[in-house]
Amino acid sequence: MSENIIELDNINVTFQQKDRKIEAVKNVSLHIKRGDIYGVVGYSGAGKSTLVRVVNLLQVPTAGKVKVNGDVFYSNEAGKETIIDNSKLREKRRKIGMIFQRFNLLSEQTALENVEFALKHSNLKEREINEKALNLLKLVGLENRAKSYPAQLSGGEQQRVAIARALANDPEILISDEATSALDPKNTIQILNLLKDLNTRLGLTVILITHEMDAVKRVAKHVAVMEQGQIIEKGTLHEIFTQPKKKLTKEFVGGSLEAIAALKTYHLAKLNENEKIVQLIFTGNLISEPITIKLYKEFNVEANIIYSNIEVLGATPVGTLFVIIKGAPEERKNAVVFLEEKGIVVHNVEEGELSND
Ligand SMILES: Nc1ncnc2c1ncn2[C@@H]1O[C@H](COP(=O)(O)OP(=O)(O)OP(=O)(O)O)[C@@H](O)[C@H]1O
Repeated sequence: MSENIIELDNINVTFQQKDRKIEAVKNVSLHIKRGDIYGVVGYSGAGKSTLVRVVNLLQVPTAGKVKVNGDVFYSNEAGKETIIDNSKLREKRRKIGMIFQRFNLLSEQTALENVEFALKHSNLKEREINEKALNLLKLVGLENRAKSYPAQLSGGEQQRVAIARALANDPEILISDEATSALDPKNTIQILNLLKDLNTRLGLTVILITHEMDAVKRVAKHVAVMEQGQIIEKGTLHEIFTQPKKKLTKEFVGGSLEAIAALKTYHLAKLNENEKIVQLIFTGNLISEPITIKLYKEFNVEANIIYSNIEVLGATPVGTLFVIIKGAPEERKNAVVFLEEKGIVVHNVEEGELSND
């Protein structure tokens, strides 16, 4: 197991507005391993941006502990507040790049100059700065657009320049705050693929803040779901997608949740004595197995599929089936054991869970 590059413990952020107190982040703990791509999802106002701004102390928390790359940036526990000194923080912040929904490029400067700008305060000579900036543009696939101004570039290209600029000081962490939210689907995919590529090639740890589960599904390895300032659920991408527990998570993951609930209600009401509804979750290779035929031939259990769906998580296909299985109780039990032994997650669909809480 690699070590944690980010440790946020019991973080609170409270804003005081006139006579109103806004608790933007409430007692959040989040540990992120080096080399991870950690997706933080939630609707607007959930506290995602405030939480990630705590990582580089752009937002100083009200309470909790912030540790990045082994350095305690901030701690306020049991009434004792400690904060990293400013010059050290400035130096440490260079190792944390950020990209945003708005690309924030300097409009009067070319793509190359925008990247060079981030190296102004480095110890490099002018020629080295130029060389490094060119290499960074190459890394993001924009070597041919070095002399273009932001207005001459597409949204996706401008975000690439912003990424090259964010990488200028060789950061170990890249925070992407809704970086693909203003892009069309094609550019979104290209930028997400670029982030994944940088994660693999440079070992960059990426925090992906987004309200789009599709973005998370494509690249994240871990996911936290935020609602009203709290992390309500977290886990691996696979866990969050295949076994979401909270209603909001199911909403993000499921899409057609209401349709599924209606479908289950409809079928549950019509079940005969020897019938049950089960949800089967398959991963990877298992998807191509002729499961229903095997259940019938080997266990005398009929399987009638009432809903099926395939998602691609990262590069792995994950299938979900809702199936009515029909057979004597003992045979159904054996069939379920067989499925579980194959690595299929089997979940009994019962009356009580239809509210999707
Ligand atoms: N500087 C501030 N002063 C007062 N309230 C703030 C401040 N920054 C954020 N908030 C409030 O804190 C809450 C969380 O905001 P935050 O921007 O972190 O949410 P978010 O999940 O990132 O949503 P969005 O994607 O819309 O930015 C909101 O209610 C917001 O209005």
